[in-house]
Amino acid sequence: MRYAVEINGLNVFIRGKKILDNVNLKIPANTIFTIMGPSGSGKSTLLRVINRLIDLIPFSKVEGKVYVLGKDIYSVDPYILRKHIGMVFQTPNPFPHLSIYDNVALGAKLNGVAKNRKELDKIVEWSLKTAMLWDEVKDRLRELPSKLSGGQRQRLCLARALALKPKLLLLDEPTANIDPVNTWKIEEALISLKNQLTIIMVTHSPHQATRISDYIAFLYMGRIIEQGPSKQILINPQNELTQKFLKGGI
Ligand SMILES: Nc1ncnc2c1ncn2[C@@H]1O[C@H](COP(=O)(O)OP(=O)(O)OP(=O)(O)O)[C@@H](O)[C@H]1O
Repeated sequence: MRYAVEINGLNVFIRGKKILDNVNLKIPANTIFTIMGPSGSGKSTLLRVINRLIDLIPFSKVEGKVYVLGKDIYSVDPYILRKHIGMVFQTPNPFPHLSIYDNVALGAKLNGVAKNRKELDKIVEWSLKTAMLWDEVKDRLRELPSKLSGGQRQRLCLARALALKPKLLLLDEPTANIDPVNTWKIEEALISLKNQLTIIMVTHSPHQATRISDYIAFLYMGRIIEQGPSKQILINPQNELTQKFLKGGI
């Protein structure tokens, strides 16, 4: 499949207010695609449309067409849709009452990607290794996540999302609250995953977009102002608003 996500003429309203305005995007498979833009521009809302978490927002209305992995998202059961989509939020939110192991194993169990204990162990190990956390937790898998640092907790959330074996990974400012070393580890993990899945990341940081993105879309007040290969957007932005944002003026 050429595009993991295709969005045509998307409008989103919440309580009658237009939050996204005629958004059109084609997200090539096996790339890191960054949605970049200032606070309140609609970045998180756009992610919530892709996995239909928008359905849970009261008085929200969606117009237009959204295809995920070739399927119209409104033609499939949202639970089935979300089985293929991992998500990591801005604030690390592991399940506090579950051990490190069970946090990761849960998704794999729910999705039926492991048939027995041995397979489950393998998926947990693979997920933690890919999230660059394995070495730090392999001897304490039965401990609660409260024993981990904030950055480790966020890598645990990444491992939890990976254990679903998703085809699409959505990340909403995944490193906004963590230190540079943990940020580096997460970015390395994401780069290593590109050959297996498609990653859509939201950030307000042009620096992060520069480091890891293949493509960037600049969102401003609900509209895609400019999109294209990341080098083109970062080095030679065509729109005045993009230029201003990159200089830190918006
Ligand atoms: N549940 C909601 N109810 C009402 N308004 C909402 C809701 N969620 C988002 N909005 C509004 O939609 C607009 C876009 O919000 P969104 O969170 O998508 O922006 P963002 O670019 O992700 O911002 P940030 O970078 O600050 O997270 C904002 O004006 C926000 O107030």
